[in-house]
Amino acid sequence: MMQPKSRVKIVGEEILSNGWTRLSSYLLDYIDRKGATQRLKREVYHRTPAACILLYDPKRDLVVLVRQFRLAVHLNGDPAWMIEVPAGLLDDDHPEQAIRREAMEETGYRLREARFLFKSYPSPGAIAEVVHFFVSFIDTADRIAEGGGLAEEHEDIEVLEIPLDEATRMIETGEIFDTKTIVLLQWAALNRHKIR
Ligand SMILES: Nc1nc2c(ncn2[C@@H]2O[C@H](COP(=O)(O)OP(=O)(O)O[C@H]3O[C@H](CO)[C@@H](O)[C@H](O)[C@@H]3O)[C@@H](O)[C@H]2O)c(=O)[nH]1
Ligand SMILES: [Mg+2]
Repeated sequence: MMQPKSRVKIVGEEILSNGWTRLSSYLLDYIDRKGATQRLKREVYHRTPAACILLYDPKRDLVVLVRQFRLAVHLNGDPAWMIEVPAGLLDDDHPEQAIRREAMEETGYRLREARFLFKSYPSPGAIAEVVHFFVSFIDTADRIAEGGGLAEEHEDIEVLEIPLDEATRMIETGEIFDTKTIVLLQWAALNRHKIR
C-alpha cells in the first residue's frame, strides 16, 4: 500500500475568511485506493487545539460542570446555555498546562493532578480542531476561587456541581448534548469501578 502522505498533494489554498479562525478552501490531488488521481476541493476551518476535563469528586460522587451561552447552538434553535465539562483553547500552552489554567478560570478548582486520557477530533470532515481529554480527582478543599471565567473576555460561566449518576441521566434526557461532555461522562461510567 502507498504511504498515506505520498497520496496527497496540496495544490492551492484560498483563504475565504481570516477572522477569529481561518477558513480555507483547498485544492488537492488525491490518489485513491485504485491509484487514480482525483483533484478535490475541500474547505477546512483551522480551529486551534483545545483541551477538556472531567472534574470528579469521589467523596461527594459528583462532577463539576459549567454552563455558558453558545451562539452556534442558539442559531440552530437548541437550548443555548449549554452544560459542558470545563474546556478551552490551548493558546500555545502544553495541553496539561492549558487545562489546569482553564479549570481554575472556569471553576476555581486548583488541580492536584490532571491525567491525560486520549485525544479526539470532534468533527474531522471539516474542522482541524483536536481536543485533549483529561480527568482529575478533586476535593472541596481544592476550590480556592469562584471561577466563572475571565471578565475581560466577557465569559459568563455558571459552575454546577451535579451527582455523577444524575449527570449521566442528563445525557438520556437530552439536557446534556455537548460531545466532549458526553464522552467524559461515558468514560466515568465505563471506569466506575476504578474511580469510586
Ligand atoms: N473576539 C472573539 N472572541 C471569541 C470568539 N469565539 C470565542 N471567543 C472567545 O474566546 C474565548 C474561548 O474560551 P475558551 O474557554 O478558551 O474556549 P471554549 O469556547 O470553552 O472552547 C471549548 O469548547 C468549545 C465548544 O465545545 C470547543 O469548540 C473548543 O474547541 C473548546 O473545547 C472566550 O472568551 C470566547 O468569548 C470570536 O469569534 N471572537
Ligand atoms: Mg471554555
